[in-house]
Amino acid sequence: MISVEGLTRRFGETVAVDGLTVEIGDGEVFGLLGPNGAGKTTTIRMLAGLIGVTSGRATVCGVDVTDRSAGPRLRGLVGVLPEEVGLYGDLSAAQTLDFFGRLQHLRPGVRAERIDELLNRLDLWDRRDTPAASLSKGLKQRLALARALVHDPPVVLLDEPTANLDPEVARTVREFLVDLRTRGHTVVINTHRLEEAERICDRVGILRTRLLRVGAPTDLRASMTGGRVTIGLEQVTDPVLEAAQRLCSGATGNGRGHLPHGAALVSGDRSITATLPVGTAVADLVTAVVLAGGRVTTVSQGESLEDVYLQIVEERS
Ligand SMILES: Nc1ncnc2c1ncn2[C@@H]1O[C@H](COP(=O)(O)OP(=O)(O)OP(=O)(O)O)[C@@H](O)[C@H]1O
Repeated sequence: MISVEGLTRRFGETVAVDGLTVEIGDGEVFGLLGPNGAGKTTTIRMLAGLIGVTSGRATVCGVDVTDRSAGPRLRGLVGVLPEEVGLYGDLSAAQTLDFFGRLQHLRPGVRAERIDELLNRLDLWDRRDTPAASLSKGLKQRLALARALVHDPPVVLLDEPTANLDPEVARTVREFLVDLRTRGHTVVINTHRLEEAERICDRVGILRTRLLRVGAPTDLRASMTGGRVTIGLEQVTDPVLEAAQRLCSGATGNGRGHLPHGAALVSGDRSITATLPVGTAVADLVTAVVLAGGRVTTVSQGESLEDVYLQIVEERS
């Protein structure tokens, strides 16, 4: 659905995005994560055809985003929520959607139905006659999201869709995005909210001018080295404890009984909790435990996507 190869954008001396290559599939929610100035907004703008590319290529539903003559086709395929929502202040919420529905050549009946649906889904119905200028930040954000979706585009590009939203409304928007995926839409979101990315994204890409890593949040967490992990076992044996202890720096105790809380390794009858040194992955520990004869029942990581993100961004600085 979205195919990107070597996409690069410079602004004068500044390289905003460097050699981005990624494939994003139909019905996928893909999160772009990265620090301030990482090139996330620039990527969204290139994919939407709002700015040119310096080199490389990208297609959206087979349409080349660098082909200027493809602009109208691209606008029909893509819905964009930009960083700056930019609404016409005099138009009411309903008029705004009607205006953009007309620009997308929606027939009157379809347009009216779509507008009612979006106003309801995004909790804007009671404010449908309020001029955009009088809406709060969060309401403007929701109206801009509705505007991006008025023509029911197969691809939706959203720059910080839940910025400015209170937790309850942010949840409504997240549910809405998950529903878009269920209906086969491809969604790309820029976000700084890592717990949100973890909850709704099938995969995330960690960008810092270059793409540092791509993967499902659970796979990225599994690839993290260091951190805390609890392994459930049918039985904790001495060989298992010794194997686990070898992997944990700063381990204390004799490896036989219950080690003191706060040590690199804490064991119970049916579980061990280890604090791994950086450079040692959860998979290394599980392998060591299994090779020592341990029968593993569960593995749970204490670390969040935020920990993984910080590790990836920091190790590449
Ligand atoms: N129109 C522009 N002119 C000059 N430089 C720009 C322009 N747009 C972006 N940049 C530069 O490109 C780099 C990437 O910016 P971009 O806005 O894409 O980052 P971002 O990841 O979206 O950041 P944030 O999380 O802060 O929104 C930055 O160094 C920025 O200053």
